[in-house]
Amino acid sequence: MNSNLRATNSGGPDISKTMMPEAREDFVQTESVKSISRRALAYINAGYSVHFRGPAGTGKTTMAMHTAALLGRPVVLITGDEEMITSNLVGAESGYNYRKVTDNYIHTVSKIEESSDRSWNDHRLTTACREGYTLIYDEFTRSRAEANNVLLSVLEEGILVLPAQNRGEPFIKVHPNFRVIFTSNPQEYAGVHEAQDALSDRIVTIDIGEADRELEVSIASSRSGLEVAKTEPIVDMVRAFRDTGEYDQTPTLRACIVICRMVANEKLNTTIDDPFFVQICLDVLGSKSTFGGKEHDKRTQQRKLLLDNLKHYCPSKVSTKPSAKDDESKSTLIQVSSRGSL
Ligand SMILES: Nc1ncnc2c1ncn2[C@@H]1O[C@H](COP(=O)(O)OP(=O)(O)OP(=O)(O)O)[C@@H](O)[C@H]1O
Repeated sequence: MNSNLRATNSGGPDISKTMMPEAREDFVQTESVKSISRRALAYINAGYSVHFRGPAGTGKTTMAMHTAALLGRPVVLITGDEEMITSNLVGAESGYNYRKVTDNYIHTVSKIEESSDRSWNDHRLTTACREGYTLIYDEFTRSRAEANNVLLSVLEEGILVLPAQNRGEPFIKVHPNFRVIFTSNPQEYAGVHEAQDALSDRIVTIDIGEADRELEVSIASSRSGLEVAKTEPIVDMVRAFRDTGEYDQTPTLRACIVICRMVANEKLNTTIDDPFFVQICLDVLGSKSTFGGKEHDKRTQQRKLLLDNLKHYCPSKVSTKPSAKDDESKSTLIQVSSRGSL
């Protein structure tokens, strides 16, 4: 997911962890998007963290980045992962601080003191809590629930408890500007864990459903550079295929963007007359099914379905009925004949 992010040069903590999001020029804002964005900002300004939840490809991460850009504070990005543990979020000891003092005050006596201790390294959650950054925790339910327990006291009591290794600080007070923007796919997705109730109870969840036609056409056109008039039949064709359920993975917004971008780049005609255009639609939409070789009939059925949709939404421009020119030549023919014989 590309977004306008650049490393901050705050000069403070490890700048490789933080980014300053900029509002994207190609971010599409229909009334439905503006409503989500306004509610999210209102919750955040009231002190809550928000959670965008919805199927794949519905714009959750993009909305999270856009909301963070509106907040205008540096962003720390974390992606949920099965292997995530608390220390990945909070920090851990890394390396040694080594100290050696040689004392030759009395020139005949040389006193050497050596000490070393482990140094502590803040990880992204701790950096964001200390500095009041916006933490975007993408696909947070792909982390196991126990890895996210550390967030409970952060969101409720405003305290980040640090592990014992950090002998210097048992905990830190969370900066008042710190907020988390979570995103997640619904539970039925593979590799997604159920968020613990205690965490869900501390955040406000906004469900983001499939984009409506207006939004899907606007996004596909904006992200591909294809004019709306050529984008619409492609989006209609994808939406009709989506409604059939003849696939294993739902063709999302991204499928529309890919087909539209290929049409724009290759200057294709959005008609079933263009075999290259037809093949791109079959590549992008046909790949949403994992019919094995032995399911030849299912694959044939799906291909027929796709071609029917293409015929309907991206019809042939080669007219089969006589064109006006044909009629004119025929009427000329008839005129001649009325004067002469057929
Ligand atoms: N409002 C918008 N304006 C412009 N592009 C958008 C908008 N919303 C979504 N997109 C585009 O649609 C595609 C999918 O969006 P995004 O990656 O945010 O979805 P998602 O719900 O986070 O998907 P996943 O769950 O698979 O991570 C991306 O290419 C993104 O750039």
